[in-house]
Amino acid sequence: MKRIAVLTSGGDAPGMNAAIRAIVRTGLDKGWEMFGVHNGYAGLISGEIMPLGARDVGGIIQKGGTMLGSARCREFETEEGRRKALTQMEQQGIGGLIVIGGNGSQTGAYELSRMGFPVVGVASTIDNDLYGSDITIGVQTAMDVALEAIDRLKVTASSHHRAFLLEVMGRKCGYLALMAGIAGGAEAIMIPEQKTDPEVVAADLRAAYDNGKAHAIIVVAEGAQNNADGMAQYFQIHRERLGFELRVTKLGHVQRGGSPGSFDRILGTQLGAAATESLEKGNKGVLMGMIKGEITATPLDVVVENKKDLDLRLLELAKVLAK
Ligand SMILES: Nc1ncnc2c1ncn2[C@@H]1O[C@H](COP(=O)(O)OP(=O)(O)O)[C@@H](O)[C@H]1O
Ligand SMILES: O=P(O)(O)OC[C@H]1O[C@](O)(COP(=O)(O)O)[C@@H](O)[C@@H]1O
Ligand SMILES: [Mg+2]
Repeated sequence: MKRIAVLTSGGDAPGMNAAIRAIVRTGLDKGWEMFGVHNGYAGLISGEIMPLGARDVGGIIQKGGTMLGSARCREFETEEGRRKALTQMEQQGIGGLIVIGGNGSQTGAYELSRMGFPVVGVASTIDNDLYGSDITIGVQTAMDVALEAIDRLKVTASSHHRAFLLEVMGRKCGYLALMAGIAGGAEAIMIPEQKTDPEVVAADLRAAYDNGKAHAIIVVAEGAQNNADGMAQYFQIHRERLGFELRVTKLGHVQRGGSPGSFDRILGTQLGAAATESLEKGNKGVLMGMIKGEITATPLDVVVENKKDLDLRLLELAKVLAK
């Protein structure tokens, strides 16, 4: 009988639990023994590997976060760390590993598979910066949280004729900021993929008021060249000349903690089920993601060697729509 383990790694993402549940239950259905590793690669190194039955993954599909716990683990980035992890799995008779996580986690999965261990990845990060999946588990829910914040800010902004800036997460990727900005009808969007002069943003806000708008909202990605802190400082220094104040909200981890929406529950379920299917067929060293609406396996070497592009035409569209 096969013994298969699953772990969640990196930043938690809403929908990870749906993936864990699907992996455990489809694995049990294949007659395998299923195990959960606590706290990502850190738990793999220290041997926190527990058996999981069908009831252990009950009542989690609607919950954000990850029932297994997650971690960022520097030790796993070393060959020595990965060897310790392999020894732990060997001692418990684990014959395959499913890694639910983002770009860092899948790089770790690739390194482990290069050492000869059967690994399959499941694409999960709110940043949507992982090659091999058009959309990753957690993005949709995190975007809805950001969108709700924009909608609420718009209400108060309109009442006070104030300019507001909302910073959203995403590391070096502007996907969340761009999409939430479009869905929320932002007057300006600032992302790492395109340099934006704060003077141009100030002109956009002024134009919004001149065009009769009662509010002006900027959505900025945390990784943008001028993020919330940079913009707040700029507007403070040039307050007299620019002629208006900027109120700043950093959404931070609030974005990650949402209860998964239907899309993330279904994506998590589909990718989780596809991961056990892939292991069963002997198709290992791959990432399960969604490409053009299809569940697709992409080799991990291709995943780690490529960068996912953002469609910058959407940024141009957002500018037109903000008029
Ligand atoms: N180059 C690497 N080699 C091996 N493991 C890595 C590598 N990069 C990241 N990891 C592992 O993956 C973990 C999660 O990566 P991180 O980038 O923090 O999150 P995410 O997977 O969500 O992008 C890291 O803490 C580390 O243990
Ligand atoms: O939770 P931490 O360790 O403060 O990290 C914050 C980072 O994690 C994220 O929420 C998710 O990133 P990862 O998917 O790469 O883990 C980023 O958007 C953010 O920059
Ligand atoms: Mg990442």
